[in-house]
Parts: sequence; structure tokens; C-alpha cells
Amino acid sequence: MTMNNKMPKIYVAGHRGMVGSAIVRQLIANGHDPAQIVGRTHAELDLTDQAAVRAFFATEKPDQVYLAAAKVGGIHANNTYPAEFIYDNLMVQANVIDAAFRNGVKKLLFLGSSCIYPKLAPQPMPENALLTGFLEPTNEPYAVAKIAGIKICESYNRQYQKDHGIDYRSVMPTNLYGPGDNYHPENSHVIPALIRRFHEAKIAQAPTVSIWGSGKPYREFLFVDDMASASVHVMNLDKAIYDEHTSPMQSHINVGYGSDITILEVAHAIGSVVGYSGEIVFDSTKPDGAPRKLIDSGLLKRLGWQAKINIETGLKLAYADFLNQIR
Ligand SMILES: NC(=O)C1=CN([C@@H]2O[C@H](COP(=O)(O)OP(=O)(O)OC[C@H]3O[C@@H](n4cnc5c(N)ncnc54)[C@H](OP(=O)(O)O)[C@@H]3O)[C@@H](O)[C@H]2O)C=CC1
Ligand SMILES: C[C@H]1O[C@H](OP(=O)(O)OP(=O)(O)OC[C@H]2O[C@@H](n3cnc4c(=O)[nH]c(N)nc43)[C@H](O)[C@@H]2O)[C@@H](O)[C@@H](O)C1=O
Repeated sequence: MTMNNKMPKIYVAGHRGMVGSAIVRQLIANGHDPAQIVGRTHAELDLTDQAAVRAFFATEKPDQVYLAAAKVGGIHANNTYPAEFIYDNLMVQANVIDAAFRNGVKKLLFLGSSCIYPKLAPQPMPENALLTGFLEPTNEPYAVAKIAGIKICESYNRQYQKDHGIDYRSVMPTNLYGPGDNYHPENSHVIPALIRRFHEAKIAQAPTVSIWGSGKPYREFLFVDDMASASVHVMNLDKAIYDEHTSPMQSHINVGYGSDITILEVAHAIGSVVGYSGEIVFDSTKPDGAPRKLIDSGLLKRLGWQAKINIETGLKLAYADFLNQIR
């Protein structure tokens, strides 16, 4: 009882989402008391509603916040709903970070995305590639919102850290996948989309299955439980160490797997896990997006974290999750 009282009360924004639910699992696996973890569904609390967010923080008074709620989707969703991607993400971030500050939250972790980096950034992309060039057009509105999220955290630290003791950090994940993913046929990311399409092709005994674009772009894929462990690791890093490796105007940290593969290679790997042996064809009416976006995760490695789950293992776990979801 005494020990539980000393545990920080943690608000995981987006606790039902793929990453948020993995962060909750990780915190509990680390021994955190589930009663000291707070979550609200979108239906219970719309984070774009400033008054509702302020009222929630004033009532719950969490000590720490993991900001894993966002409008999220793959290349088609980003391209089709750009207004929602920029508006929702700007509002959610601004509301949550500001309400956290106003209500005494000392520690917050903001989840951005590797799409913050320029389309033609040097590969692998280091943290200091931010704001050095043009963004990939298919997800520019989402990326601009994510860049604003980093800058909100940095600005609050710069203005308020000294007097209020706040420490708001940011992590930039590469492309993620795993249990709890969104398997929508159009609006999802490539791995869940292809798991569904290959599974349906197998059941229908279809001779071909199509993948979008040329299959040539490279992507770096990280399993969601690795992302959750990296998030908790960065949140809990000693402040002196975090400060030594970042700066007030460049405080974000990349979270990647460490290597990338082509979309055609990941399609073959998914075909093999699902058990589909037909032919792969290309839908050239669909965009390729960024040619490559491998992030440099050297800083996080130096700070003591590395991914554990390889793509073969991760895809098997993801397919098991898909089968479970459609049962
Ligand atoms: N998935 C990926 O490949 C990547 C994800 N990220 C980042 O990681 C974080 C988590 O993403 P992920 O878990 O994949 O996404 P999910 O879509 O699985 O989860 C996002 C969660 O946020 C909630 N949410 C969205 N809008 C609102 C709102 N207005 N009010 C309240 N809740 C809201 C969603 O609820 P509901 O579904 O009910 O709307 C959902 O539970 C995001 O910041 C994302 O940008 C970064 C890089 C890659
Ligand atoms: C995480 C990241 O996610 C988005 O960027 P993206 O990396 O381009 O994401 P994606 O997973 O949707 O596509 C990866 C690649 O795969 C190809 N591809 C083939 N076949 C399918 C397919 O069936 N579906 C999808 N979605 N892609 C397919 C697709 O054409 C592309 O070449 C950002 O908008 C932004 O949200 C962001 O930060």
C-alpha cells in the first residue's frame, strides 16, 4: 500500500491504441500498479476539446503522461484526410501538453514520427536532420503537426523548466506494427494492410495479390512492444544523462530497429507467414511515398536501449493478432 502510494500516477493518452496499449503492458510488466495508470477512450474524452482536457487533468492530476494519442494512418489515409491529420494532431498535442503543465505534470513523453525528417535526408537520418529540407508530400500535414509537438515540448521546457521543474521529452518512432494494429484495407499502414490482403487471398485461393506502388521503397519496421519498452526507457532516463545527450532546441530521440527492407521484401515475408504462395503484382496507381526513411538510432543505443524483436518473429505475432481480431 505504502509502495503504491509512492508510485507515480501515469496517464497514457491513447491507452486503447496499438502503442498506448503496449505502453500499459510494459508499465505493468515493470511492476507498476495498474490502479496508478489512467486512461480515457476517445468517446470518454475528446482530446481536441480544450475545456474537456483541462477538466480531466484538473480532476485526475497525473504525475506523468505518455502522449500516444493521435490521428494515425498509412500513406492513403494521410493523403486523403490531410485536414484531419494536421488539425487533430495539433489540437491533441497542444491541449494535452498545456493542460499537463497547468496541472503540475513534471514528466511527459511525446510520440512523434520519423516522417518529421526531410524526404531526401541523409540515410540513416540523425536527429539533427530535422528542419533541413522539404518533407515527403503524402504526409506533410501530419509531419508538420509532429514537428510542432516536439517544439511545444522544447518551448515549455525552455520557458518553464527552471521555475516549475518540468521535463517534457520526445521520441520519434519509425514505422510500427504488431498487436492492436489497424487492419483497415485502405487506411492502415503497409504491414496490417498486407496481412489482411494476403490472408483474404489465401482463403479465396486467388492466383495474385496486389501491393501498392512499385515495391521498391525501403521501410524500417519496429515491433510495437519494442517501441513501448523504448518509450518507458526514455521517460525514465536520468535527467543529467538525457540533458547531456540532447539540447534545449533539439531534444527528440529516434527509436528504430536499426535496418530496413524493401516493401517487396516485406510482402514476401508476410506471404510466407500467412501461407500464401500466389503471385505478387504491383498497383502503380498508388503512391510509393518516401523512397527510404531509415533512422539513425545510435543515440538511443548509446543511452542503453536496443530493439529485441526481429521482423520474422514480429510478423508471426502480428498475424496471430489479426486472426484473433477476425475470430
Ligand atoms: N503506427 C505507426 O506505424 C506509427 C505511430 N506513430 C505514433 O505513435 C503514436 C501511437 O500510434 P498508434 O498506437 O499506432 O495509433 P492508434 O491509432 O492505434 O492509436 C491512437 C489512439 O489515439 C486515440 N485518439 C485519436 N484521436 C483522439 C482524440 N481526438 N481524442 C482522444 N483519443 C484520440 C485513438 O482513439 P480512437 O481510435 O478511438 O480514435 C487511439 O486509441 C501516435 O502518436 C503516432 O503518431 C509514429 C510512427 C509510426
Ligand atoms: C508511419 C508512417 O506511415 C505513413 O507513411 P509510409 O511509411 O509511406 O506508410 P505506409 O505503411 O502506408 O506505406 C509504406 C509503403 O508501403 C506501400 N504499400 C504497399 N501496399 C500497401 C498497402 O496495401 N497499404 C499501405 N498502407 N501501403 C502499402 C506504400 O505504397 C508505401 O510505399 C505516413 O503517412 C505516416 O503516417 C507515417 O509516419
